[in-house]
Amino acid sequence: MVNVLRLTDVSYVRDRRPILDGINWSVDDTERWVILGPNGAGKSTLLKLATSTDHPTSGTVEVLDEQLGKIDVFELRNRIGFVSSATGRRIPAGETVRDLVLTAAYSVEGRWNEVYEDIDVRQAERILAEWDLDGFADRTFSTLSDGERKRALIARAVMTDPEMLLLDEPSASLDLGARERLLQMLSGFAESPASPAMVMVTHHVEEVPPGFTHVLMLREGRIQAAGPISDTLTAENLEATFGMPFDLTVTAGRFAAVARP
Ligand SMILES: Nc1ncnc2c1ncn2[C@@H]1O[C@H](COP(=O)(O)OP(=O)(O)OP(=O)(O)O)[C@@H](O)[C@H]1O
Repeated sequence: MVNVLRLTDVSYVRDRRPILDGINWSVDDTERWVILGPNGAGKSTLLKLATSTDHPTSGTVEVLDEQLGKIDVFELRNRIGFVSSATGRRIPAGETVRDLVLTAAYSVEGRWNEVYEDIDVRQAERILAEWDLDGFADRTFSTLSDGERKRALIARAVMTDPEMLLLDEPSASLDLGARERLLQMLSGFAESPASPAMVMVTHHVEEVPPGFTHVLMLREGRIQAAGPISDTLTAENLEATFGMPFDLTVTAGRFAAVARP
């Protein structure tokens, strides 16, 4: 087991308001974490620290064994796969899905005059097939549905064999079928021992893919509970996190929560 992320006594303060407070959390390479919490809990801020796009106000953040503030974050970011709603907005309109995935090998968005090695082209084709995108390879990114776009962005993120894959609400805005399809693919990816450590932010227990191993529950910038999903994702912890009582059920590894009358 190799530690990929460690936050020690982390706080993040803006406008004198603690957005994250007293965070102690670590992730190793065999773990797949879900970060669950209500709007404004600090989930995306936590991912910003994990992707090294921001620094804590106090405490230490170690990413892939490097301490933020002491290393070249640009080099570090090449070792991290990250997908958020903002990622898709940076893709040039005419970019084909094949090039979207392939250009990750050069860390660029938008194909120019780069010459790609056969090994990169084969890797891109393999990943397109893995994420069920081979039929879309020649389509431009802008013509894809939201569900297809999410899969394409994840395919791009895994193209460089990242050591950690971070996903900020990957199933937000997807219809039921597209969501279920994406969750099945994330589940398969999470279950593979060859996959990197994963951290996925969501608002909904229904979106926890089987194969994810741990959950961190966040409320108002503080950790309410963190640990293996089997012991930690409970009705009591959901109530503490979302501030209302729920009936929680688990069917074939999938969770569902309904407010208690
Ligand atoms: N740079 C900043 N300056 C001021 N406030 C900020 C800043 N960044 C985040 N916040 C505030 O911190 C809180 C947490 O934001 P964050 O986006 O991390 O929450 P979240 O849990 O991801 O929310 P959501 O589920 O709605 O996306 C919010 O109230 C947000 O307005």
